[in-house]
Amino acid sequence: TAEGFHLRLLEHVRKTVKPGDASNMIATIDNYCYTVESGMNVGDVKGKILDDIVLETNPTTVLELGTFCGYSALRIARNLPENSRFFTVEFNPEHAAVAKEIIHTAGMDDKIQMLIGPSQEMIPQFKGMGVSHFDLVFVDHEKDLYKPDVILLEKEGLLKKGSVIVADNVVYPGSPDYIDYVRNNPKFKSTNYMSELEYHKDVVDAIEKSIYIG
Ligand SMILES: O=c1[nH]cnc2c(O)cc(-c3ccc(F)cc3)c(-c3ccc(F)cc3)c12
Ligand SMILES: [Mg+2]
Repeated sequence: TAEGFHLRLLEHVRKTVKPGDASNMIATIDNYCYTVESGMNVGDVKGKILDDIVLETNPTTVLELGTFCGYSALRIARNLPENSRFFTVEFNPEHAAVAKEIIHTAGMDDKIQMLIGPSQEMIPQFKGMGVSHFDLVFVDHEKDLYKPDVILLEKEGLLKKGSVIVADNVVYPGSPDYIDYVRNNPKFKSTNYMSELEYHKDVVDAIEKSIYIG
């Protein structure tokens, strides 16, 4: 993904989007990524798989690791019940600034709480913020952090029986240590959803859903 994608996307969004409409924002970002340049958003094809898992789980407390421009945050927030709490963590301040504006323009400020900082430092703070556990976690940040962050979530007591972990990019670029960990761990029941890399029909990728059974 090219340097500065997030700034060029924001410029395009400012010129074209209909404010206050999350679905229009999602479609605008996908259109830009198909027609101008692709970014590392989960995209519309894997996004539909994510939507289905969120709707099936009906979570009230959700965590996303890896906000980037806010695309998947909008997809998730759009499908959450009224009284839910949704936190998204981004370590890159430039990406976070773009995500904040995109989320604000889409009218979803009151549904999404963004935290800026490294996931390893943010995760231990949730208990102190009144979060007992997460019903659903979307892991979509740095592939080398998937395994340590899920281990940390369990250590912090933030997973409970039935908690669902959804991981992007388990084929491309891939997170082999994470896949090995969840699939060989009796505490998780994992399912693989084969798909394609966002905006690249010709490249295989997949989403992994892992249910924590404790
Ligand atoms: O980093 C990512 N985080 C979360 N999701 C990602 C995603 O869905 C896709 C990609 C990706 C896109 C195009 C490509 F050719 C290679 C990889 C990346 C990524 C990984 C390492 C990189 F160096 C740069 C982009 C990420
Ligand atoms: Mg991804």
